[in-house]
Amino acid sequence: MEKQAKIYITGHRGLVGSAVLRALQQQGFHNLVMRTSQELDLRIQADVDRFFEQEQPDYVFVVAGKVGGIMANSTYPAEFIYDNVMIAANVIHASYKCKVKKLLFTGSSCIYPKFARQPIKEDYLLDGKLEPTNDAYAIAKIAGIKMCQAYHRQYGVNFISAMPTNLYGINDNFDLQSSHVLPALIRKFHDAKQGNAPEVVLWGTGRPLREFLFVDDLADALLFLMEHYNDPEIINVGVGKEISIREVAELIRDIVGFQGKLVFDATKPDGTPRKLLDVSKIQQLGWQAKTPLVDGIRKTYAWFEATHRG
Ligand SMILES: NC(=O)C1=CN([C@@H]2O[C@H](COP(=O)(O)OP(=O)(O)OC[C@H]3O[C@@H](n4cnc5c(N)ncnc54)[C@H](OP(=O)(O)O)[C@@H]3O)[C@@H](O)[C@H]2O)C=CC1
Ligand SMILES: C[C@H]1O[C@H](OP(=O)(O)OP(=O)(O)OC[C@H]2O[C@@H](n3cnc4c(=O)[nH]c(N)nc43)[C@H](O)[C@@H]2O)[C@@H](O)[C@@H](O)C1=O
Repeated sequence: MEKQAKIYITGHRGLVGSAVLRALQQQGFHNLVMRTSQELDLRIQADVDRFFEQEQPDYVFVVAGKVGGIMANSTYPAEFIYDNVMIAANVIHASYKCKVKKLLFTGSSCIYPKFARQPIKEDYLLDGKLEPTNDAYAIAKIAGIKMCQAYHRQYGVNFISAMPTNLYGINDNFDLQSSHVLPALIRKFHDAKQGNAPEVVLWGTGRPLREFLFVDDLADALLFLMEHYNDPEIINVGVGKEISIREVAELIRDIVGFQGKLVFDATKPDGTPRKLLDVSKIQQLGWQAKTPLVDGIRKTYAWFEATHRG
């Protein structure tokens, strides 16, 4: 990407979009285009088309989306499929019509089958049934991937797709009903410590395994892929290491300094038992995650404490 190129970051206020914005600014990109969802609802095709005709961006990061943890995904599947299908379809199609030089679409590790072989290679996509708690969201993300590939095949455009693992970091969603596990646990342990609660209740059995990537590392990877990856085949972005929910809970408990008990509510869903990405493809290109989990959690908790007082 040329330093003066016009770059459109969708969802720039979210966890990923705000990290992409920070990374672009740090690297000296200055011709950046952004809109909040109030200013431009990406589900409305006519508005998206008008915006692209006016702005004519050179590069597009498709990171906007309807996003949430296991409970939000399983409670609101209609919103997850509708919003994400519409956003992907409108932004990808408008980018094709306006001759965008390159587009990067973000999927997720939950697009892979529930019982995929581990670690999960990119070509295991559509090898088996999806995890029911997030199948609606996964299908929308798979539609986005397939659109990028179809538009490449038919029109020759350079539209690529990255599959990040579970993310966390600055600007995450800490709402206990809709968040992912890591921010949820930061809030639960923090509130319990403040209120001298004897225990914290976690969902599921604590046995599922997850891989966690610090969002600034993801942003670094997305910029790296914009610069160095031109293949319509999907590419995984992760750390290549997994940890159980119980272990990550203990780590967060210690960082926050909560001294009470952990209780697991097994009536709540575990979701997929394991989803460890095989990251050899991106590593062979020369990219690797930098932030150890403990450092990333410390930074995220410091940010949470500074921004969620009272
Ligand atoms: N968080 C995670 O663990 C993972 C996320 N991903 C993917 O990364 C991407 C970003 O996720 P994340 O940053 O966590 O999500 P957030 O919820 O933090 O941010 C989503 C952003 O999308 C924007 N948005 C949502 N709906 C619309 C709409 N209808 N029109 C315009 N903008 C909209 C929001 O804009 P506004 O703030 O203006 O309302 C918001 O800034 C998603 O595509 C997600 O699928 C993939 C793997 C894991
Ligand atoms: C990124 C990914 O994120 C989602 O998948 P997920 O990884 O299952 O989501 P999660 O982070 O919410 O949970 C991870 C694990 O943690 C357990 N857990 C314990 N206690 C809490 C808790 O308090 N909150 C939450 N949310 N989970 C908890 C929870 O029961 C589960 O076993 C997708 O829907 C999907 O769309 C997607 O792309």
